[in-house]
Amino acid sequence: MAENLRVAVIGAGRMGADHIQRLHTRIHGAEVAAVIDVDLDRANAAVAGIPGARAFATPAEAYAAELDGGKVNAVVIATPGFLHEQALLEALELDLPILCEKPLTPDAESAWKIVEAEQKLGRQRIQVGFMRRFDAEYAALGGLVRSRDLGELLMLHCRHRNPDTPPGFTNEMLINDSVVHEFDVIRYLTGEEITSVQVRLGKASSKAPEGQHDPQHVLIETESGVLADVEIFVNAQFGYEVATQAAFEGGIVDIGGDGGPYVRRAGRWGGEVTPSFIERFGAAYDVEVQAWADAALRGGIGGPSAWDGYATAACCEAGVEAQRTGGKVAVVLKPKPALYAVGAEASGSDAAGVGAAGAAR
Ligand SMILES: NC(=O)c1ccc[n+]([C@@H]2O[C@H](COP(=O)([O-])OP(=O)(O)OC[C@H]3O[C@@H](n4cnc5c(N)ncnc54)[C@H](O)[C@@H]3O)[C@@H](O)[C@H]2O)c1
Ligand SMILES: O[C@H]1[C@H](O)[C@@H](O)[C@H](O)[C@@H](O)[C@H]1O
Repeated sequence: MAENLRVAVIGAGRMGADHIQRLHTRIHGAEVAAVIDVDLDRANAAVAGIPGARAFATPAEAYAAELDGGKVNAVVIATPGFLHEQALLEALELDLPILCEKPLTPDAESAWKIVEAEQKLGRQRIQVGFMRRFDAEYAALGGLVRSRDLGELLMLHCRHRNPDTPPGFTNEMLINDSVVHEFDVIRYLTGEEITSVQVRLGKASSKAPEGQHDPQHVLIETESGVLADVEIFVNAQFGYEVATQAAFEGGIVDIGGDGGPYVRRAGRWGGEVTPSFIERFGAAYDVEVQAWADAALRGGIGGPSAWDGYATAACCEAGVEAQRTGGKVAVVLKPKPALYAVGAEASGSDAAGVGAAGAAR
C-alpha cells in the first residue's frame, strides 16, 4: 500500500461532511482526494479548502481520475444505507480498502452478497462504521464483561434517543438505521450472536412524523440467554442520548449518562444535554477512522467486519418483521465463512467483539 491513503468519500451529507473534515484535519496517513455526491454543489462545497481534493458526481469518475499523487486508493461510504450495496460491490471490484457507514446494507440477503464478494477477493477489505465499539465507555464496559470482575453479565437496558428524524426516515429505519447500533454493541459486549428479536409498539408520540410509530420497545436475546431491552425513541425532542445499564451477577454498571460540567447559575443548577451523535461520539469516530486508516495501510481492517455487517443486517430483518407481527422472531445466520474466523486485527478499541482475533470468549 502507498504511503498515504488517498480517500474518496461517497456522500457529503451529515456524516460524510463530518468524516471529510476528520480525514482532512485529524487522521494521520490519510487525505481526502475526492468527494462524490449526486448533489455536485454539495461535493464542491465539501472539497473547498482541501488542497488537491476534487468533486465528482459518480464513483466511476473519481476512480478513473488521475489526482494529485495518483488515483484514489481507499473509500469511505457515507450515502444512505439502501445505496451501500452497489457502492461496496464497485469498490470491492477494485480491491480498495473500505470504511462503510452503518448499516452495511439494510437486509440479510444484500449483506450476504457483500460477504460473498469479499470472500471471492480472499481478504477482508470492509470495515463497518459501528463507532460505539471505539467509545471509551462502551470499551470499558466490554472490558468489565470479559474480566468477569462483577461475575456474569445477565441483562442490558439500553436507551437510544434522538431529538428528531431527517426527512425520509421510515418506520423500518427505527430498526435498520438506529437499533442496528444496539444489535452490534450487544454482540460486541457479550461476544455472542443474537438469537431473537421482538418489537412492541406502545403508546405513540404525537411528535412522530406520519408513518413512524415512535417510540418502540425492542427485546433481544443472545445465545447464552442474556436479555437486552432497547427504548428506541427517535423524536424525543430534548436532545441526544445513548446510554446503557448493565446488570451483572455482582453489580450494576451505567454508561452514557449525562456528563460535562455541572453548573449552578442564576438560581438554577444543571448541565447541557448532548445535541446530536456528532458531539456524543465525536471522539469515537476519530479513533474509529484512525484505526481503519492504520489497518488499511497494512492491508487489513481495524474494526467491525462485513460479517458483523451481515449478522446485524439479519437482526434488522428480524426486527422489521417483528415490528409487523409483534411476535418473537428468530435470527438465523448462515455459517460463518473461514475468512472471518480470525476476525479483524482489532474489532473495537480494545480488540474485543464477535470474531475478533483471540478476544471473543
Ligand atoms: N455512525 C453514526 O453514528 C452515523 C451517524 C449519521 C449517519 N450515519 C450513516 O451515514 C450514512 C449517511 O447518513 P447521513 O445522515 O449523512 O445522510 P445524508 O442524507 O445527510 O447524506 C447523504 C448524502 O449522500 C448523497 N447521495 C445520495 N445518493 C447518492 C449517490 N447515489 N451517490 C452519491 N451520493 C449520493 C446525498 O446527496 C447526501 O449528500 C448512512 O449510512 C447513515 O446510517 C452514521
Ligand atoms: O444515522 C444515525 C446515527 O447512526 C446515530 O448514531 C443514531 O443515534 C441515529 O439513530 C441514526 O439515525
